[in-house]
Amino acid sequence: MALLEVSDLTVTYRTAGGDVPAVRGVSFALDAGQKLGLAGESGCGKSTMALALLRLLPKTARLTGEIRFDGEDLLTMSWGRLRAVRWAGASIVFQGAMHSLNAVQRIGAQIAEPIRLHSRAGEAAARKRAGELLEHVGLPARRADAYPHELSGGQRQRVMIAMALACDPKLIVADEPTTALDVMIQAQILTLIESLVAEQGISLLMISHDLSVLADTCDRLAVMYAGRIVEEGPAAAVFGAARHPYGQALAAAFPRIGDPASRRRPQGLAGDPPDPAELPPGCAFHPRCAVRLDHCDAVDPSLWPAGSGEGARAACVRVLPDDGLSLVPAAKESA
Ligand SMILES: Nc1ncnc2c1ncn2[C@@H]1O[C@H](COP(=O)(O)OP(=O)(O)OP(=O)(O)O)[C@@H](O)[C@H]1O
Repeated sequence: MALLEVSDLTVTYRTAGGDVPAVRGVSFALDAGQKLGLAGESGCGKSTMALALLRLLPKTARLTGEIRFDGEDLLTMSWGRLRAVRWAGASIVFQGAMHSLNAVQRIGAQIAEPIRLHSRAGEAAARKRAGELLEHVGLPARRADAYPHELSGGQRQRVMIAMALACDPKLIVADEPTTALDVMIQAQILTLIESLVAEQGISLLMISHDLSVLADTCDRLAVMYAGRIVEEGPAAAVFGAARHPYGQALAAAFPRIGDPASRRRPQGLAGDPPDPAELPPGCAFHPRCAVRLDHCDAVDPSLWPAGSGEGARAACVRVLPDDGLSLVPAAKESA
């Protein structure tokens, strides 16, 4: 059974200017111990997905669909139960540790807090565990006395990882965990995350705009565009032989892990992702697609089997499934 099963999830923000459909019918599953990378440019809905998984979205967000975590539906769960699931079931590592940590509290106390809340450990035991966790992420236990501003960006991100591990979660959601760091530190933090989740059998959902970072760390990749998954499959298949034109553009844009020169718009891809409040008709990618067909502004393809990897899928009328049968796109059209 999958640890996490997301089915037809939609997230719509209600704003003064109207509804913003940030996630539009996303489905995927993550098995215990598996590492899934979620890629896409800024604005494609990745962070909204991450926050939805822990029900951390603002009140203006309306969710439909189902998020089953360890057999329970997170969307219908009571707040009390949800509080128990956060940290102990699933925890999250955000991009900017400086914004996520409390600037006026020593880091040891911050790590100890969820431990005290979730394990009913006493103050001294929680502090001791916080010190152990710091050592586990490569920081001396005495750094527990430091305030966040006394640490480097990489050290702060290690603290965030220690906090995420504090209650032995089954799933860690890491939203751009290394984006703000320089290349050397980025590689160290990725290696740390990789080794910790492997060691403890934790499932990982890692989010990044950089497909190469994800390909290096994750077993499977999903590519998001305009609130939908448009390509999914084993990491090597998606990074090495993406089928969707957007997946191909992302893979071409990030050829080497952490290459700062590669922090740019996907190669050969003009423009930006659409404003979710004003999506183009048909396939949302068609205005930027170099290989679009005449009917791409009328057909919004759903994900269907594509490519050679296990469970590989793509949502493009150009992509034919493995069996070689040519598709009649209209027959696969989704609502
Ligand atoms: N609280 C909100 N109210 C209204 N719209 C929002 C809100 N938060 C995000 N959005 C919109 O939802 C869309 C998806 O945003 P989201 O942050 O999930 O994308 P992303 O792919 O994670 O991008 P980034 O990497 O820049 O965070 C964007 O158009 C964004 O402007």
